Amino acid sequence: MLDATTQQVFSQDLPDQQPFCRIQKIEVTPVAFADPPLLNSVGVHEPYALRAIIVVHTDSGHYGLGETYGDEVHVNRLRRAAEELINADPFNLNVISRLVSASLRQDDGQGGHGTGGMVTTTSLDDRVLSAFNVACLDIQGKILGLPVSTLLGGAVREHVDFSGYLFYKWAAHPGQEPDKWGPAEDPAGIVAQARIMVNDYGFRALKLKGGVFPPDQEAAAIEALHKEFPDIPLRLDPNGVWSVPTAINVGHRLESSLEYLEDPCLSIADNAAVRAEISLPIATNMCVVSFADLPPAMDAKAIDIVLSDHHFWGGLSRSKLLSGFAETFGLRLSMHSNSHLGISFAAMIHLAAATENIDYACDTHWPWKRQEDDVIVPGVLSIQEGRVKVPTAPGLGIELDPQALERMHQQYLDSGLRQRNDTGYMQSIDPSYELKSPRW
Ligand SMILES: O=C([O-])C(=O)C[C@H](O)[C@@H](O)C(=O)[O-]
Ligand SMILES: [Mg+2]
Repeated sequence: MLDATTQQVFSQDLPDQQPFCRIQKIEVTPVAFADPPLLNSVGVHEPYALRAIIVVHTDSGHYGLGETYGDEVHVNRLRRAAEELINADPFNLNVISRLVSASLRQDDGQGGHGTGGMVTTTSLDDRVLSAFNVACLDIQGKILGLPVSTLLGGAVREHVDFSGYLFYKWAAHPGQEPDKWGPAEDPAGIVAQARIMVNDYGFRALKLKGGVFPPDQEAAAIEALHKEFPDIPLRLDPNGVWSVPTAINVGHRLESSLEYLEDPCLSIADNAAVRAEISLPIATNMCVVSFADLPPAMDAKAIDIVLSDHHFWGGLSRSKLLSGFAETFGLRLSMHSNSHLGISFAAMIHLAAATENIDYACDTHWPWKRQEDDVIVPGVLSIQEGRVKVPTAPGLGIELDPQALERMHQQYLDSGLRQRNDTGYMQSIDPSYELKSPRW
């Protein structure tokens, strides 16, 4: 509780301010939603993706929404943090941040990343803080009658551009009916998938999730996409499973067909070695995933672009700090996405709307989820012509559908899944599958 904990957490007294409202109750609910068999460098997506939904209630009768990873270890951390936040002022984001950190003091920091083993060195405090930061901003916006983008400094764009996120995939999960996307296990399959993305959503940038097949085949897929969509900027992301020589070879081969190459190698040093040899910009959401990674990456001249992600950069307020760093040190910003629902999508849209230098089309998994799988009232967020109109209603501009939340929590209970494990799922289908880094 704030008053008791404050004594331990703060070295000096808080200013004597009467808050407009206080946090009265926080619900943390894990949910699951159907996910296709999307292939990546660590295995394959399981039939359900997990998320945690945060609903923060105030004594003024308002509520705010946050969404984050649904791994059980993470959910337990969220619940511990939630206990600390009772009575806190949702307008004092600095205190919210300190209280979340205080709740994690005894934590060993292991597990609960929710990213299938792909991004594991993010800041624990920032990862747990994020959803609470978003929920508090949602509350502030609702009370003030202002959209979150205004609270973040003001929207500089009316629409946010997104990229069509292409995945190698199977036709179906074992034992299930094929989904509408069909299989994509070669360049022709990827081009067919891209046609659906471009026709249905109008995307004007495309990203291919690589690291699945030998690099020559993935380079051929990019060349096939470039031929089919000569005016659409393309990105390739093998999630760090290439060696330096492989990355340099592919980088040379794709110099004229890619907009940027994402995480060709895993470490800052290896990406720096690649960047020294190729002219393509290198983007990352793997070797720079917290503020502590920025100085060494800049020293090594390893990267040109950071894929921001408010889920692991401490929420929307700290993502604005990242934007200031990028502006100061000449980095560009794009945006990373995991499988997500509408609350995360709204938060991503407000952040990108209010951040001048997030000027690449952002990643989103949005098209991969079924429309009926969400916890918000539908209709506000939709991708048309590759972009989403920024909500202008107060807060995040979305509303919780409590029945949908209940249904999706039941889906979580029934799924039996308690942590994301792409590798384990792949090995249950192909026992010879091994994790390798680098793989090629
Ligand atoms: O590096 C990236 O862009 C990602 O990690 C995005 C997603 O996590 C994606 O690869 C996934 O979920 O398989
Ligand atoms: Mg990436």
